[in-house]
Amino acid sequence: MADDGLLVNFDIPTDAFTINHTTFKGGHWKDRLTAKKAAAYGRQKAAGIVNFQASDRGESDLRPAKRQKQSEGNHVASNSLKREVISSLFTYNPVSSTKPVEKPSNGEEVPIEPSNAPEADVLSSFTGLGLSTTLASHLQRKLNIKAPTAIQRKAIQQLCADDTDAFLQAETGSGKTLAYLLPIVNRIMQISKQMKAAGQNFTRESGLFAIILAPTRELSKQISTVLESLLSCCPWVITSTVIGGEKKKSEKARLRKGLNILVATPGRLADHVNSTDVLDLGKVRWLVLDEGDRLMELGFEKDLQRIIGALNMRARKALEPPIAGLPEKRTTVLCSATLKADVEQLQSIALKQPVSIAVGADEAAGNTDVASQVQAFSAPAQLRQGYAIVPAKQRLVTLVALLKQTFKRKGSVMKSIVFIDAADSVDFHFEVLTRGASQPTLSENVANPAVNTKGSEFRNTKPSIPQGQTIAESHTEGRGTFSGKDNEVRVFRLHGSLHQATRTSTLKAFSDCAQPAVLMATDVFSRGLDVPNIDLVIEYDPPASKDDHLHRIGRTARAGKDGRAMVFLTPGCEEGYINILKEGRPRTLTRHEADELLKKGFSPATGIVSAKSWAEAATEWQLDVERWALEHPKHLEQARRAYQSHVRAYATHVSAERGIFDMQQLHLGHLAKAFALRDKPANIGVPGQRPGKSTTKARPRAASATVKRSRTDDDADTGAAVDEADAKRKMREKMRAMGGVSEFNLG
Ligand SMILES: Nc1ncnc2c1ncn2[C@@H]1O[C@H](COP(=O)(O)OP(=O)(O)OP(=O)(O)O)[C@@H](O)[C@H]1O
Repeated sequence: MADDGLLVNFDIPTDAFTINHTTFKGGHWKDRLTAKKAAAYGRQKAAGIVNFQASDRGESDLRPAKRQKQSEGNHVASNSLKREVISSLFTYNPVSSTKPVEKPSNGEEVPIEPSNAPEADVLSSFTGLGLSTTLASHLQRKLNIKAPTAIQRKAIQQLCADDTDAFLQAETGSGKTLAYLLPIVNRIMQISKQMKAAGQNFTRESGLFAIILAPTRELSKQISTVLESLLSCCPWVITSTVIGGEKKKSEKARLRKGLNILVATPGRLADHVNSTDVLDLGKVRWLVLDEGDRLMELGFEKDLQRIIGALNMRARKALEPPIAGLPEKRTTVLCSATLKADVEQLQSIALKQPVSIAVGADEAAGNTDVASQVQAFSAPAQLRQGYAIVPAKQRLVTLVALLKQTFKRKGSVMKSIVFIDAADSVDFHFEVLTRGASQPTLSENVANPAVNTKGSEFRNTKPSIPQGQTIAESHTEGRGTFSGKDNEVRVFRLHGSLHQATRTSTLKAFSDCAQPAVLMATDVFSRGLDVPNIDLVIEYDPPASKDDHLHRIGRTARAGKDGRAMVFLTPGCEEGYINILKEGRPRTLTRHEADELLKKGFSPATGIVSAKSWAEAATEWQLDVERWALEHPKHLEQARRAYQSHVRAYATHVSAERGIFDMQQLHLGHLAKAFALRDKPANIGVPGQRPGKSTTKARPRAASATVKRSRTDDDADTGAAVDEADAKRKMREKMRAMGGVSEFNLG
């Protein structure tokens, strides 16, 4: 620790560094001598000194020694001649403005009835709802799906019998995909039967009958996989995808061969509508807009208009010869867990007098009005929510403490997702959490899936990089440095700036990983993705909107399973977010303090044998990361980029929440420490941008935002509506404001 000039674990009077000679009393003589020497050294070097107590002292004892003024010439980075700031994790942190109102947990968890589980009622068998016995028994035998969920019961009944447009809204993880796919497959199977009865042959060339649109390629692929598993009971019905990421020529070839159900991203389909003559939309009778509100947020409105316009135009032409059993009109279904903001706009583009098929609190109360029903949404009841009040400086170290604690015991938690607001920041945190550990490459894992499940067997052979990938890109998996003693944890990273092949294989590797794993990801993976065994969602950066919050935490507690979620908030105005969390009416909302998490994560029992206290261990870990960043220019640059991207992203919270996530209240100096930076905020430049992108992605604003960035399927990362210039301006203002008195302008 000498190189940091820090003195830890000594009880030093608060004025120890403001007088010339300090008398140290009590304790062992050796400790007194070391403290004396260190104090003298500290005076000479004018170092930042931490005043930690033994771990058994109370929180109030942890108050800081007076911060030492830093004199010129000290903490000078040898290469840049810029002044370094080494601040303590435990000093000058703002104090929480809210009092815990929730009862402290006594450790016992009361069971909560899941709200998105399949119904136990025997009456709600699939055949009773209108599905054919072939499809129902296929569900039971091959897919192990025995009873429908509430939304499936309602949707199957409605969509099997009627051709009215519909809003489909239910909690995350409630089985909405099957809720719209099952009636469509059932009806297409009926058409094939009726065609046969009428002497017609049902083939892949009979026509394209259904289109499902989803905002991202990952989600489209997932839907396509579920659809394929359903269609294995009627292999004559053919499905395919057009989602980009491959040559348009091969997509065209597939369209030319003929297919009956198409899963697509809007941008790519709109492209084919314009340029692919063989794409015949005249027989399309079902159109599903999955994550409909997200499609609008991402700026796909024009693409949707083009697709729907083409569908309307071609539907007017009479079919020659007519197809037996084909409905007269098209049914459009709009589906999401949150259909609030864009519902009217979407309705005007896509739907005619829709019915609402919803499952939620208001629906249960008998509210049948479409407009008000679509505003009612909440998280699954069994999802245990929480928030952690963490000062900006302690964010990184608290995240690690939480992960250490979470994965301390084998089998307690299988998988976790950590949501981070910008691609650069995901990259940086991935490096921090896997630093020093051997880094198997994705290509190795993909090439040898058997190895993937046994972390200890990863070999360091020369990777074969998939075409179009850089070596840096292929490195998306590593061993978590926070792994438990007997519980190795794999860490993955994902964001929209990665090459598509990397995104696909990393998601698959995370999904298939049989050992505990953490995925660090941007919001591109918050919608719709269904990865088994996610037990914990950590919103390390708060979401850009409350809708995003519901989708993020909805990656856990799916189909009746348990799950936990925690959002990090800094003390001060961000605590206003607690009220927003309460709006979702969570059954449990537990408050956590940073000290409590640090204590659990960094107590000596977690394997840091040399540590005398959790505070010392936490400080050692933090300083180690800071040194690591300083010693490696690549990582330092990464940290700086991550920091700036985070600040930019912070400016893009929806306008209704900007009072809570207030740029003016953001302490840039403290924040820098959470990115392992010792620079003064004003000195943190961005040395070059992400190759191939003008800037790191920031998050989307609400649909009501006036500035929208048009997006393509290739670029569907964290959303549209990024007012980059506005964010930069705010940051500059903030930097200027920070030029006054601050912890980092001393000396
Ligand atoms: N009837 C059922 N019985 C058991 N499991 C089911 C049933 N229906 C769906 N599931 C499972 O529930 C999980 C969640 O389904 P799905 O992804 O369709 O949820 P969703 O409502 O679309 O969620 P989101 O809003 O997050 O997109 C999937 O793993 C699916 O296989």
